[in-house]
Amino acid sequence: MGRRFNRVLARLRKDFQLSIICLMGFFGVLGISPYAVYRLSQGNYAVGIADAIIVLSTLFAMGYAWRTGDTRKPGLCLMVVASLCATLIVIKLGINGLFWIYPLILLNFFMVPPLLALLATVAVLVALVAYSRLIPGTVFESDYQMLSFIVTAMLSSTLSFIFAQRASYQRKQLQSWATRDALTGARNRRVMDQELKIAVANKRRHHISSAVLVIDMDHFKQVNDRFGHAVGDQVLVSFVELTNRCFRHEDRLFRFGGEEFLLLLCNTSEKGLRAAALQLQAQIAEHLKSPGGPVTVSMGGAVLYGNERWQDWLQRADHQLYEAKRAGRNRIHIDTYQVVEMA
Ligand SMILES: Nc1nc2c(ncn2[C@@H]2O[C@H](COP(=O)(O)OP(=O)(O)OP(=O)(O)O)[C@@H](O)[C@H]2O)c(=O)[nH]1
Repeated sequence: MGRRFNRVLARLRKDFQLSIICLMGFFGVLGISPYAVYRLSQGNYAVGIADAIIVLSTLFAMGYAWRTGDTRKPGLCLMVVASLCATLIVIKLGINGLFWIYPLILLNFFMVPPLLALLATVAVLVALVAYSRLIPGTVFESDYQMLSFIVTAMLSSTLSFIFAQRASYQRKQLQSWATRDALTGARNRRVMDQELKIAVANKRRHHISSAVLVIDMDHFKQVNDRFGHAVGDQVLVSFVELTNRCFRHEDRLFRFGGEEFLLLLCNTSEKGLRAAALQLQAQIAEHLKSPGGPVTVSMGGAVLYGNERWQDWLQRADHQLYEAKRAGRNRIHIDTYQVVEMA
C-alpha cells in the first residue's frame, strides 16, 4: 500500500501536466460537486447540470490521462467543457457566476498552450458581452460593471499569458540543456541510452528492427593540432548539420563521445543500414572539410537482433568501428563481416 502510494506520488512529481489534471479532478469533486447538488436541489437545473458536467469531465480527463499518459487531449477537452459551462453558469447566475471566470482563466493556462488559453478566454468574454447586449439586464448589472469585468479579466489573462509563455520557453530551454549537446545540438548520451532501450522494446513487442551506426572522425586530433580547437569545433558542428539534413525525421543522431557519434535508424534492415551509411559517406566526402582538406569518418554498424540487450547491440557496432579504423579508416563495416569500402 505504502509502496503503491509512493509510486503514485513519484509519477505525479515527474509529470507536471498529469498532476495538474489530477488536481483539477480532486478540486472538481470536492469544490464543485457541492454546488452541483445545491443547484439541483434548488431547482436550478441548467447550472446544476453544468456543474455536474464539469465534475464528470474532470474525472474522466483524470482517468484518461492516468491510463494513457496522454495529457494533451484531456487538457483540451477540459478547457472546452469548462469554458462552455462557465459561460452558461455566468449567463444563468449573473454577477454571482462572474467570480468563476477568474479560476477558469488560470485553469485554461494550465491545460493548453498559452495562445489557445488566451483565445479561449477572449471567446468567453465576447460571448458574455454579446449575450448581455442582446438581452439587456442579464449577466451585468451596469455598463460600468461590465467594463470593470472586461478590464480585470483581460488583465488577468494577459499576465497569465506572459507568465505561461515564459514558463514554456524556460521549460523548453531546460529540456534542451538536459538532452542536447551544447556544441553541436545533437542529442546527448543520456537520451541515447533511453532511445536504444525503446528500440529494443519495439523489437520485442512489435518486431520493428532498428539499426545503429557508430561514426568517428578520422585523425581528428590532427585537425585540432594544426588549426586549433575552434576549427575542430566547427567541423563537428558542420558534421551534425550535414547528417541531420541527410536523414529522416525519425532517425536520431547522438553525440556519443568527443568526436564520436551514434546514428539510430528506426525501422531499418541491414540493407537499409548499408545504403544509409554509403549515402552519409558520399555526403561527407563532398561537403565535410577542414582548412587542411576533406575530413573523413569511419563507421561501424549493426542491426538489432531479437532479444538482444542494447549494450550488446552497441558493442557490436562499436567493434565494427574499431575494425574499420584498423582496416585503414574512411570505411564502413557492418556487423555481418562484409566490408563496403570507399573506392
Ligand atoms: N575541437 C574539438 N575537439 C574535440 C572535442 N572532443 C574531442 N575532441 C578531440 O578529438 C580528438 C580525438 O583524438 P583521437 O581519439 O586520438 O582520435 P583521432 O585523432 O580522430 O584518430 P582516429 O580516431 O584513430 O582516427 C582529440 O584531439 C580530442 O581533443 C570537441 O568537442 N571539440
